Amino acid sequence: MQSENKPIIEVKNVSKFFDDKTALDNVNLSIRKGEFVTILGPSGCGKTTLLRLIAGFQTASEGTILINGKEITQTPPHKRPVNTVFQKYALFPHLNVYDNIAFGLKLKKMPKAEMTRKVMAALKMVGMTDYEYRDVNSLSGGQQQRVAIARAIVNEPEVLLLDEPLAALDLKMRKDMQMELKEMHKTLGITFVYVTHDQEEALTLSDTIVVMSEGKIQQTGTPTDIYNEPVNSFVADFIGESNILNGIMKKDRLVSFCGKDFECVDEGFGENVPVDVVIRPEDLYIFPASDKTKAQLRGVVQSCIFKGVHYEMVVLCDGYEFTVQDYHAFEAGKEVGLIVKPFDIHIMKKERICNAFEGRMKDETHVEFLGCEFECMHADMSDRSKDWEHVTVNVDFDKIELLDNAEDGILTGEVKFILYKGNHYHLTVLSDWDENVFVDTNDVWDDGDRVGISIRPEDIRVTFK
Ligand SMILES: Nc1ncnc2c1ncn2[C@@H]1O[C@H](COP(=O)(O)OP(=O)(O)OP(=O)(O)O)[C@@H](O)[C@H]1O
Repeated sequence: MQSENKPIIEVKNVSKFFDDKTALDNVNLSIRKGEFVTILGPSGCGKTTLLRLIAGFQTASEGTILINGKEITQTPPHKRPVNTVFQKYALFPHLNVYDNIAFGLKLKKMPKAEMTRKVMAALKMVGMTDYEYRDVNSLSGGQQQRVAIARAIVNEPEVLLLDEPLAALDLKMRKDMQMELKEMHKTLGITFVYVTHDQEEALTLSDTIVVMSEGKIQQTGTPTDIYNEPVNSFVADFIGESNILNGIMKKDRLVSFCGKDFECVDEGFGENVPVDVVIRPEDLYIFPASDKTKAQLRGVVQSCIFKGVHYEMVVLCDGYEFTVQDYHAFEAGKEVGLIVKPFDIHIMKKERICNAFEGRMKDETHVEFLGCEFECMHADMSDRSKDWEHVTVNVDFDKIELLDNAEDGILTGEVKFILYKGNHYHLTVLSDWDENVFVDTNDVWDDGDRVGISIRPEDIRVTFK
């Protein structure tokens, strides 16, 4: 389906707050007519909220939403040219398939013959011809979801909003339905806005993927763009498996990681600048160490599992683990060489190189930040020209201590996101003060773990604005 260039939905500077929780933070998005757009992100990132604002089930706290160039921020759902399919089928259990689909048309008092024609056409579209008199309770999950889709498209909306419509189905059914949805999108020619946390589903279905995290859009682009050119390590990690390592951009087209220099194609980062290096597992060429080919990295295979089409191996090279995919198996214990081509090394600007918090000095040895008072190294506060009420507190990622027993910390938080960087984990911990604390550690934590957070006085660096 070729999308026309005209935007059908425009989301402008939209934020949504629930009390002091920010579900959407200044979101801007333009969706073209006929496009299949997928909003992708981890649980709690705000995707459903964004869809509900477009549907009209909730209103934006700030910003505007336009459909067909008309502001509809305050328009009720039934007056918008959109229909929604939810994860839970939400069919009326006491009505049969026909009556479920015809429900909206009956409300509009549509003549019977026209209504029957439309319901039958919708049933045909979802591959359920001959099911019109079936009791919906006798249908499988997949069939119920087809009926729910038929009920949405029978109203001929300009936009179909789909909120994880396949999440409750088993894998086989999900794959079949994905193909059917893509066909339906082609045939109907209308705009689909699809919400999912499943990256494979997003890559398979979409013309455009919108990657979200923590209420913000991280990247918008075609599946190939997002896969090949992720803008940051979050997107790289979320879209498919990646090797993500700390590196130093030595100069244009030369990056160092894993203790070695590699040619790459990126320019303009400056000299000796810390960067994130991303290499897809399928872009690492693996061969026996005995080969004559000159290896860039040498290592030992730690594990090898069959993934259906290819093998996935973890190779340990100089203390760094690399995930490698290949059609040939290299068994655990085997010595191997690795090569990566310059254009397969993706360089990403680091969003930050240490934690930075706003704080204020309480006295010469105490500073307040993250909602708590921390002991710090002695500061001479006799200089009255300095603003002791507004200081910046820097703490290196590896100087934040996480504790199993949340009560043992100065403050507490929850592990939100874990990035493996080859030889350590980079964690995002959301403190109970609702600020992110970034932590480098070798300890293994899980998403959702409650942790105590502690920082030693000598690791707290206070600077003045
Ligand atoms: N009605 C509400 N009241 C309070 N907080 C809410 C409400 N709805 C959503 N939130 C919060 O807003 C944030 C975003 O929620 P949202 O449901 O949009 O996320 P999501 O990405 O769709 O996640 P999931 O995939 O788990 O549904 C979450 O932190 C959630 O707890």
